[in-house]
Amino acid sequence: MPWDDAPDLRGAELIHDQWAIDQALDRMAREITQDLGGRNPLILGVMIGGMIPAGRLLPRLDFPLEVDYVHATRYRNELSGEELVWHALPTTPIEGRDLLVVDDILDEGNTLAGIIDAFRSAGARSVRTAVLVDKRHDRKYQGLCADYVGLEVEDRYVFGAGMDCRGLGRNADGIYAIDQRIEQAAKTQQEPDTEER
Ligand SMILES: O=P(O)(O)OC[C@H]1O[C@H](OP(=O)(O)OP(=O)(O)O)[C@H](O)[C@@H]1O
Ligand code: HPA
Repeated sequence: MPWDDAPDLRGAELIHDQWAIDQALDRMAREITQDLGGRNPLILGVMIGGMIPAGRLLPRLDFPLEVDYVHATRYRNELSGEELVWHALPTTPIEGRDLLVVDDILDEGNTLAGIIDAFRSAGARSVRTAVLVDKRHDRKYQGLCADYVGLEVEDRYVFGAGMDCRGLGRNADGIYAIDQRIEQAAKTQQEPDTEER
């Protein structure tokens, strides 16, 4: 597959195809419409990974809403997260607004927790969260859950549908897990043993 040209993506395994992603987005849109239709919510994509899920979700929301974005990051082209760094806050006033924060993945939850906290402190009336992917493990920050979840993935590093692996793979039209040897090597900072591929 084309991802084989990128060493970190070589040998990746398809976890959810585009059909499954579309079904998940349709369901999320129905749930969001039930809760937020008629409330003129402000939808905030979390850059960069939230760009594709937000872009695919928005045309499925058939009611008045506004759109802005927030840019916060904590992985910075690595496979494990550090402290949250803010690059941009929404320019739309958020005081008294019903917010929906849309991101690609809920992993350990520090990113969403930081964003929810900041928007609540800034006076939002409500802050809901939608993620295309929820990673299954028991390391969630304070047990954080998203209000709307598209798909689950096991505890492996994934890319595609907005998610990157060291900057690549966001444009993949499915959700892929990277080769476990590559993930393991990144964790132990070694060269992966992938000679036979
Ligand atoms: O639940 P967490 O463990 O906090 O991880 C989830 C966050 O990590 C990724 O962002 P990243 O920092 O890689 O920036 P990006 O959006 O530019 O990919 C992803 O897009 C989420 O925002
Ligand atoms: O598994 C992941 N893939 C891409 N981005 C991420 N950010 C946190 N976890 C992940």
